Amino acid sequence: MSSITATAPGKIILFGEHAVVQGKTAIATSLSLRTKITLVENQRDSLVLDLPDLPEFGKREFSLDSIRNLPSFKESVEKLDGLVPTECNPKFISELNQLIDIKGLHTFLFLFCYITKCTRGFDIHLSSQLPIGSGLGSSASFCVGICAVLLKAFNIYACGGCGQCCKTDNSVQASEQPCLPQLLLINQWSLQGEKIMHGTPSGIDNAVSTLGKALTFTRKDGYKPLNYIPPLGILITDTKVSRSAKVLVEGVIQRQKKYPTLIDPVSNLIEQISNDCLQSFTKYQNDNDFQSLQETMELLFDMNHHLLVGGYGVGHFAIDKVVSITKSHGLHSKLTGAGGGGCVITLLKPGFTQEQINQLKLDLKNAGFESLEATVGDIGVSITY
Ligand SMILES: Nc1ncnc2c1ncn2[C@@H]1O[C@H](COP(=O)(O)OP(=O)(O)OP(=O)(O)O)[C@@H](O)[C@H]1O
Ligand SMILES: C[C@@](O)(CCO)CC(=O)[O-]
Ligand SMILES: [Mg+2]
Repeated sequence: MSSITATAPGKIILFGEHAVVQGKTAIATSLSLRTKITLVENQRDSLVLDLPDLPEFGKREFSLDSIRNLPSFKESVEKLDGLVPTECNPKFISELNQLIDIKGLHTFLFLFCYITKCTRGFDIHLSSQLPIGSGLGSSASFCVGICAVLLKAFNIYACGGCGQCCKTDNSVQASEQPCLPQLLLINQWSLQGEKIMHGTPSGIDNAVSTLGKALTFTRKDGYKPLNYIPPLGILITDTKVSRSAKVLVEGVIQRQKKYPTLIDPVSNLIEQISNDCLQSFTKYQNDNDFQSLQETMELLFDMNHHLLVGGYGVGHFAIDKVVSITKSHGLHSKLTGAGGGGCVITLLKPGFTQEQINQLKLDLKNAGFESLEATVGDIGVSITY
């Protein structure tokens, strides 16, 4: 088998992070920054994992026996079917913790064991253009990329192996994008991985990384593709304050449990913000009034941001600083993703010149922040082999 490579995009959440965990609607779009994962079969009956973005992990080799000999390996994987995404056995998770002591990374071993049953050895290299732990969905693109290459390596196809997903006698080159049933399989396995990374993921991050473009999402109804996004100018700024989405999501859940009468109205208002955003996108398609769209979006950015900070408590003083620097340029910003640090998105104004953008970036840089160059609406997971 030659090598298999998958790339999966990161994302920004325009509106509705955390509220989506509480069952409300959120809106997300994919980013042009992607995670790339390459897999090559080896003959050493081992798993070599190379994660250059995490120097504390680096490159490590695990003999497949050391995984297969874990006490609950057999009971966890023997009855599994790659076509049926399955949640990790809690006993097995704690055993995996003994093999990889870095938080989140046993997710990788879980997906590897559950999808492949540890029957063949591979060298796997994973690197990302995304900042890690910054609200741009690095964990979801990590899971999506891994699931895509592993399912491909083991010929596990929800479609049974259509011409879009694999090369057939008649097709020299399959499409880089799997068919919809296969995408949904990748998405469901990735969600199982995100559950280990995040604790209680809504599923929005893996959905947008798998499917790409833009979508709305609720826990009850899943994703709905958003066919149109107006040409909004968005600048992404990384505060470089790293944090764990798992801890932040759990904090909001606990706050809601303790103060439901205070937090539920916050969640309802955020859902209304998402709905108003969708309405203003439709209105703009009909009337082409960008000024009116911009005004509404600025209000929605401000409101959603302050509800996240004041209501859910997921702010950080570095985020406040980015918001106030952008405000001094007349611009409106909100945190994106889990918050507590990570990235802030700023709505640029139409007619803002390149010189003004450069000055803004310089002010942010001088304060210790980094602006990221990225476009929204990239394609979802893609596979080459
Ligand atoms: N390129 C990578 N190399 C190694 N591990 C990665 C990589 N990308 C993501 N991870 C894993 O994902 C974890 C970060 O996940 P987390 O959900 O906290 O942040 P995020 O996904 O970037 O932000 P958010 O979920 O708010 O969008 C890291 O601690 C690491 O375990
Ligand atoms: C904070 C959160 O809403 C988005 C993280 O990108 C968590 C989730 O939906 O899983
Ligand atoms: Mg994440």
